[in-house]
Amino acid sequence: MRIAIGSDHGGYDLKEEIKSYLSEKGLETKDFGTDNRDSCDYPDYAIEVSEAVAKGDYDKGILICGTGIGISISANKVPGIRCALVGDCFSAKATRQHNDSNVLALGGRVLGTGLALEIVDIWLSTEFEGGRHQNRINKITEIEKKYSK
Ligand SMILES: O=C(CO)[C@H](O)[C@H](O)COP(=O)(O)O
Repeated sequence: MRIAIGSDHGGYDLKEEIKSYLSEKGLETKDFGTDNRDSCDYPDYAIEVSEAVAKGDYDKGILICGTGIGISISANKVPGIRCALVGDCFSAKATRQHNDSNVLALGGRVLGTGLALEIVDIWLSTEFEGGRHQNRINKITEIEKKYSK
């Protein structure tokens, strides 16, 4: 699985933890930055990761800012991206099964590392269920098309 990852300064530490964790599990990530704790702007990283996923260069993306909110709002502006801000294990599973989310957003200042890694594990390993949920995804795509003219 090809995974793109990015964060602002508020998510930098958690991004590094997630990269090491996934690497230990044999999963490589492409890091789109940021590369240090200096203040920066989360939309810059959201667009890099989201465009790479939307183009199909990566299967999934993981984005982290302080709360996960700004970076998820930004990611969801990119057509084809369904970014889910997740803070619990139930939602990590449900957003893959029901929403087919292709980008996961996390709050680096909100979550402890243990919970964040569990969320990442669940999110990466859960399949989309399709069926009635596909109809709803299609409707999301229709909304996107309506506003992209
Ligand atoms: O969570 C965030 C956006 O939703 C950002 O990480 C946060 O706003 C950055 O704040 P600051 O510039 O004060 O470090």
